Amino acid sequence: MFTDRLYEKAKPIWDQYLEHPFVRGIGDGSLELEKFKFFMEQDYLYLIDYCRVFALGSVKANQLETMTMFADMLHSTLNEEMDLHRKYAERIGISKEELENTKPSATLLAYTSYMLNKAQQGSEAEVVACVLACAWSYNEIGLALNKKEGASEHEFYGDWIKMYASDEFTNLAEDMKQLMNQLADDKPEREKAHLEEIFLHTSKLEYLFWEMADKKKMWVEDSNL
Ligand SMILES: Cc1ncc(CN)c(N)n1
Repeated sequence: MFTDRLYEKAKPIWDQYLEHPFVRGIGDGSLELEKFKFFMEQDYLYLIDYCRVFALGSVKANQLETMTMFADMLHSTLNEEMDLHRKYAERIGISKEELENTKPSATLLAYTSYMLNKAQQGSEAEVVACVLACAWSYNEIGLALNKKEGASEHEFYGDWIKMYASDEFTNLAEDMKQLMNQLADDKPEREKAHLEEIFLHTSKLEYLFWEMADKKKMWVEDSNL
């Protein structure tokens, strides 16, 4: 299956997510609150554009079933995943307005403008390639952290782990993988290579997003990814 090929190619990058100090900090509860706050604010902006990518998917879908899948993913991101951010914001003391008016970091813009550009230029398959690393890698991280003793019971970070390890989020990631395979399996190699390039690029941006959050960086530095 096409997603097996993607996974194998991205593995050296994905292996680094679980080792990242930010992700480890969520897992063992040691993450500084200021770093998490920075992450949540940037991530909220990220999710707004991520929803726009799903909307583009609905526009480009060739079948009603695919259109519905994109619409469902958009709905669950807006109402469930982003609600996690709104609830954390309330706990931390950030208003909804502050959350929406966060200044975007360079990494965030590099990620969202890339996704929006590729999704606008491409077909429904490119749209899925843009969002796949996002949902799939968070699900992998959530499931891995959920296995750590006591991690999901942590009084602050537990809700984050539970969200990304939940059955609902797992189903969303699985639906996306299935859709990717359905749309890519019969494509010629040249098109598959393009989808793979998008997946690998967004996988690298996922890593840079953790870096950005951990260093609370508004600007980027060199990376050897
Ligand atoms: C940057 C990023 N990547 C992925 C996800 C999971 N939807 C997220 N919330 N933020």
